[in-house]
Amino acid sequence: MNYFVDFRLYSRPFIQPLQTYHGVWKTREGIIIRLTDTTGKIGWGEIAPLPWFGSESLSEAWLFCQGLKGLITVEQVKLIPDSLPSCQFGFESALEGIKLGHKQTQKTIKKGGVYYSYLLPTGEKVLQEWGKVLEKGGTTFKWKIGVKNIIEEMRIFEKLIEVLPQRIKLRLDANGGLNLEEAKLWLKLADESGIVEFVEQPLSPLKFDFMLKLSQEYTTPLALDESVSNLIQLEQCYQQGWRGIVIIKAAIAGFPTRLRQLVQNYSLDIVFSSVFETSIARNYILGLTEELVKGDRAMGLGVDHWFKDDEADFLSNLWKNF
Ligand SMILES: O=C(O)CCC(=O)c1ccccc1C(=O)O
Ligand SMILES: [Mg+2]
Repeated sequence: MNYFVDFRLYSRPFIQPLQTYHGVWKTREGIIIRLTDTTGKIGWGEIAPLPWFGSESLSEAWLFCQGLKGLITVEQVKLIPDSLPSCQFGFESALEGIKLGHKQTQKTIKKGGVYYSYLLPTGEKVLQEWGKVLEKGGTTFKWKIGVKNIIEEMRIFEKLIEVLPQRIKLRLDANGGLNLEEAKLWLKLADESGIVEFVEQPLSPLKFDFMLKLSQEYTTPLALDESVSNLIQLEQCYQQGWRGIVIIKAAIAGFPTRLRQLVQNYSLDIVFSSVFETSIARNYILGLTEELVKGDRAMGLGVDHWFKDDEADFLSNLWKNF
């Protein structure tokens, strides 16, 4: 069966640029796709690439969509190459949407029992702004490290943990930006603080063996992120002996069907994480959370406070465009 393909570009500026070890990011751009079957049933999908994390670029995704000339079959979706993981996610989730009906287009879907981790601003700003983020109601915060000088970052960290409420857990995300010495210093400090839930991707993905070793030497767990940015890498890390936490950015990881198989076959300890996708992809990811996440780890989906626009307004404008 052929599905009609319609797609639109979107662009959403952040209130303040996201600063990570990889650089400065100002605007989330992506593609919303709409599939319609021959009976008129509709499925929505989202392609939200993150090229600096290893996915295809927006223009590669756009060219793929254009190349379809308005039509796609299930077989064609299954054949989307591994070089286009965000397209694999967008199209397969849209097909599933058609099967499930219109549920996915609702603005918010109440999902029971999912905890959120909220992303704090990078650097010194965190000290003025954590209070606002606390009002969002999360149990967990995440703060970027590996951006500035380590001494300065550790000083900010110590101030932060002095003021945070006891119940809040903190994740430290280095985006692969530490060297081995710095990673050890951070892990030591994390162990002493007793507040750090995990340190995310301290070293570059090229230093996998060192991360495996570090994960055995400290109490604070490590989580892989850049090392497992797609499902092929995720499988490789598992084969190489990783049994710790893995961050899954589902929107750029590849086919959700393959993700389900991996997580279930290997009983992975996963944390779903946002790539600043809209609620089209996020609602789908919340569904995956309910299906695949055991236990009460917070999901890294608390990022709506990063956008300038109101998501409801943004989406209703977008609908007018289709
Ligand atoms: O995972 C989270 O808690 C929030 C999302 C996040 O940190 C992130 C968002 C976009 C790109 C990269 C990252 C990251 O985890 O490094
Ligand atoms: Mg990360």
